Order: sequence, then C-alpha cells, then structure tokens
Amino acid sequence: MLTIRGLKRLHLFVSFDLQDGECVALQGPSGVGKTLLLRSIADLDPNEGTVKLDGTLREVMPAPAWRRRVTYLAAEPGWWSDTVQEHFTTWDDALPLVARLGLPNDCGPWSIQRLSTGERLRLALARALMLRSRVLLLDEPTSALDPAAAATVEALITERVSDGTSVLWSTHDDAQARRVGSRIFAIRPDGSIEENLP
Ligand SMILES: Nc1ncnc2c1ncn2[C@@H]1O[C@H](COP(=O)(O)OP(=O)(O)OP(=O)(O)O)[C@@H](O)[C@H]1O
Repeated sequence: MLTIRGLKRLHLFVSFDLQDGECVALQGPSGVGKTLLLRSIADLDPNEGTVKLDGTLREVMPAPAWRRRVTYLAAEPGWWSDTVQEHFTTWDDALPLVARLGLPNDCGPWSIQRLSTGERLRLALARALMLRSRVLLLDEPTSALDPAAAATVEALITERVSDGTSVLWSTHDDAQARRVGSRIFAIRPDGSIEENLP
C-alpha cells in the first residue's frame, strides 16, 4: 500500500492511501497540479510530507530504487540513447510487450527521432511496465493515442491492476476516468483533493 500524509508541493497539500491492486483516476482542470502531484510522489521535485510503500519510508532508500518501485510515466517522456532498443535492459524480453502496444517487431534498431508522438508514448509505457513497479503514476498516458491504441493501454494497465499493481492515472477524459478508476480524485484549485466514486 502507498501511504501519503501531508504531501506538500507548492499549493498542493494532500493525504491519501493507494491500496494494492487499486486504480485511482486523477482529474482536474489544466494547471491545477496533477503533474505536480505525480512527480512529487515519485520524488522528482522537492516536496514535504510522509510517503511510504508498505510501511517503508521513501527516504530510507536511494531515489532511483524508489522510482523503480513507484514509477512516474511522463506525458512527454525523456530519452537518453539513440535507438529504441537501447532503452531496455533486455530488448528480447521487452519485444512482446512492445509489439502488443502496436509497435513493429523490427523497431529495435530504429532511431527514437523517427517515432511519432504516440509511438513514443507507447514505447515509454513499455519501458515503465518492464520495471514491474509496485505503483504506476501515469500522466495522461493515452492523450496522444487513437481509440484503438488507447483501448490497448487501458487493457494492459487493467491487467497489471488485477495483478496487484497500484495506479494513479491522470486523465482529462471523464469516461476514461470512470472506466479505469475505482475512485476518482479531483484536485481542487486550493490544492486539496475531492474524492468521488465513478
Ligand atoms: N517548478 C515550478 N514552480 C512554480 N510553479 C510551477 C512549477 N512547476 C509547475 N508549476 C505550476 O503549477 C501548476 C500546476 O502544473 P501541473 O503541470 O501540475 O498542471 P496539470 O494539472 O498537470 O495540468 P495539465 O492538465 O495542463 O497537464 C501550473 O500553474 C504550473 O505553472
């Protein structure tokens, strides 16, 4: 279980729990703080408060180890190597997942530069899913995808949730929030969270 108490970042001040195998949809108008919240939980920006995974405080482990367990998927993912396959520890292991996400089997040697925005998003999702994290913090993961690709992503994440992964999923799509979330958190302009049922 992910436990968050008094997490403070700029105007945000929130407390909540995310159970194992639970997907919570995160909503709110543009600029309200959804990305700020997800990045703070992953400890990518300075923030205050108590964040624990299964009772273990975030600060007792090195930041990279925390982010392998509590993984943030950015709306605009970053890349550090030239080719697709260099972003995976074992490309052959990643290939079935990459293919399921609709990328061609021969895309391993491709340059990252040639990928479309949607292809990059799907590749970044594959990269995140290969970590088998305990918690996924998804920042509008289907915003640049066509309906078929978005449905594939929803199905994949739903499988992971069934396997016990906890997910916080930021989306502007109300119907998607109701489909994927067993609870919906709406960030208010004052930085607090209003909890709704789908
Ligand atoms: N480092 C920072 N210092 C000060 N303000 C910041 C910083 N980073 C982000 N903000 C501000 O915090 C607010 C919330 O930004 P955030 O990216 O979390 O919004 P969002 O809810 O994810 O929006 P969108 O739906 O458009 O992606 C914005 O007004 C943004 O300008």
